[in-house]
Amino acid sequence: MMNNITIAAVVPAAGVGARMGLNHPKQYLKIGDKTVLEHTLSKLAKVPRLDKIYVAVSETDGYFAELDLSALAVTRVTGGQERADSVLNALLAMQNTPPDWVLVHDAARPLVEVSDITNLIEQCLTHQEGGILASKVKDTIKRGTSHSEETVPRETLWQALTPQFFPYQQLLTALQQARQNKLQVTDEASAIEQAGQSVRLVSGRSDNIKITTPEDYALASFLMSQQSKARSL
Ligand SMILES: Nc1ccn([C@@H]2O[C@H](COP(=O)(O)OP(=O)(O)OP(=O)(O)O)[C@@H](O)[C@H]2O)c(=O)n1
Ligand SMILES: C[C@](O)(CO)[C@H](O)COP(=O)(O)O
Repeated sequence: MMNNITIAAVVPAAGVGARMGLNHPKQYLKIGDKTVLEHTLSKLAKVPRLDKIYVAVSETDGYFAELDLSALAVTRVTGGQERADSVLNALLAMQNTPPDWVLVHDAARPLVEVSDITNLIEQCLTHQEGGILASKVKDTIKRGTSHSEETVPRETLWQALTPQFFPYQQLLTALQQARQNKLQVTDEASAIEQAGQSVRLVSGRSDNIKITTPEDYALASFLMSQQSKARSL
């Protein structure tokens, strides 16, 4: 039964990358011979169970059309003001041919391991419950300001990653409700929680980093070179 379910991927790639401080979006930074977005799409293309990939791109994006994505069956959709808007736009774009489940993965996370993605899919399908890749917090966590702080117990703290994987209709409804209630959600799981539903945490590699600031780009470039070396062994 589970083998004939359909899964679509959504790649939010419509951000401006303000925290990177460049004059062009970070998803088009090069790592080796490919852009960050191309690396991310090539990882998703290796996931056997993905039937279709939708990429949410800014209306004013002048870079996407220059990419050579002919080998990948990707569909461009228009992104929105916030990440959640970009994801919702992509879900609305597939309403006429809705998948059973949808997997949302940041364009800015090119280091994700395919094995982590397939594990997330299998865990969620086995338990028939949406979930996200997450990594257990490793540092001591503080809450506070520059002049007063307190330590937060970290035993149950996780850092949310992507992909985040949910039944299509469940996620569409949750994001529409979040928008109607003017709730700022920074990931899909937040919207699902706001709708009162549960989310599985599936442990994933902590080097599945989101390229956000210049130091992340330097680290991602090094980690990507290590991944390439490991593949060539
Ligand atoms: N309106 C938006 C904002 C973000 N994203 C995407 O969501 C992912 C994670 O968002 P983030 O790292 O915050 O990217 P930016 O919004 O571009 O970064 P910044 O907040 O520094 O501007 C990125 O792949 C980004 O392209 C999107 O599709 N649509
Ligand atoms: C979705 C996400 O990557 C999970 O950690 C994160 O919430 C994106 O946040 P951003 O502010 O849009 O980068």
